[in-house]
Amino acid sequence: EHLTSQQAIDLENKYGAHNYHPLPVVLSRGEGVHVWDVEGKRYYDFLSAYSAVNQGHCHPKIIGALMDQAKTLTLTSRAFYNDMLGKYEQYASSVFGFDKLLPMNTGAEAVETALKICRRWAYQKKGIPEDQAQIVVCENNFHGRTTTIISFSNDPVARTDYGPYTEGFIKIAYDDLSALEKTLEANPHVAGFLVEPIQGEAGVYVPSEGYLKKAKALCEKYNVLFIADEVQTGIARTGKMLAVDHEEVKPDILILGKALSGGVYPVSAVLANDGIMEVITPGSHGSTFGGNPVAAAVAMAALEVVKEEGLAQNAQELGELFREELNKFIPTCDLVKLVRGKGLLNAIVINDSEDSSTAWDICMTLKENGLLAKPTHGNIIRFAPPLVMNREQLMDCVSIIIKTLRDF
Ligand SMILES: Cc1ncc(COP(=O)(O)O)c(/C=N/[C@H]2C[C@@H](C(=O)O)C[C@H]2C(=C(F)F)C(F)(F)F)c1O
Repeated sequence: EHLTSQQAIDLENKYGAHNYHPLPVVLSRGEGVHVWDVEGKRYYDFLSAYSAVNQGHCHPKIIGALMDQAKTLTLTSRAFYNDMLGKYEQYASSVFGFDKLLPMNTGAEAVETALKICRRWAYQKKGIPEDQAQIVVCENNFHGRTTTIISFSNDPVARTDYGPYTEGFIKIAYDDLSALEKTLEANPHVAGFLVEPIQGEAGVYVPSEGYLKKAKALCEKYNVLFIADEVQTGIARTGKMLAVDHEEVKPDILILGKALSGGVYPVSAVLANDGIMEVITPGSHGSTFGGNPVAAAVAMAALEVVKEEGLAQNAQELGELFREELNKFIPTCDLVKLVRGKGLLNAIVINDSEDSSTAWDICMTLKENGLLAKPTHGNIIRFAPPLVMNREQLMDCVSIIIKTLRDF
């Protein structure tokens, strides 16, 4: 039967683990840039499920691919071949320019897969002594929630009381090339450098111009794999197909997820060239659902939509418009320190302490005004609408945001 918002919230509180603290809104429908709550109120979605719904909610072409395949063949496991996986692997490998793709389901699984590939490459190709491989990661990273990934997190909320932790990781400051160089110079057993081209969860930190290119050059100099986690920044979100494209950097290992399926189905992937991917041999890695026919059909449709609808270009243009409009307003508003981002991955920093509830309260008021967004850390609000948004809708959202901040 139809639940009220409160009834739905009560059910989740009673029967669901409390591993999130959602904004008190209960959504029941999504279409394009909009979502509706159970009372029928319409909102602009300015989170896009953390950038998984770049193509807009329930995109007809992607839903069509999902339905057609779901009625035909959903899962064979990789014990057998299926007629969709090879086509998808070929298409996605050509879109991103790699020899091969290893299909997984969630972003964290793809990150874990990339770490395993990197370590095995270190032992079998670079000749690092067994169990000595080190992988460099950045402070304030977010790469997922598995035990190994949170082992190299420095967020106490994500990490506390989940020990003992996986070894073999070295943390350095983000956007700090001398820290990277010193670490590579001092540690002969470094196998790889795992980095987010823009740190999403940390608060949409865009690194200095040239950081990614110079980091890649340092990796080449020290024979270390450059591993780009584009789970959140990829698939046109930052105004290019990949965030690393802004600096024409080619990662040794590319990690994708989220909008790879348009938010319709869990699909993630690891891409690399043969010299690296060949360390994965039959039986040495796998997943029941990884590379299933539905995932393959959905991901191909999701990637086609990005190209057909020019979503990267749109994100580039609307992102510039968004930051331009907010930068006109911010000087008149004590509440907001700055706006930052690339393409349609942006955030505002609220002029308040990290532990204040101001950002949350602003998001609650934005909700009342018909726009859904959520604070990342403390005083930072991420703004990431679907990339199918048009100028008129964006300007409408800018006026909602400015009105909310002005009246706050
Ligand atoms: C760069 C990057 N690499 C891998 C993954 C793992 O992908 P996943 O396994 O989730 O498919 C993510 C996932 N990010 C999600 C997870 C979700 C949560 O609360 O866990 C909230 C959201 C998030 C965003 F987007 F910024 C954050 F706030 F946690 F950090 C990611 O951003």
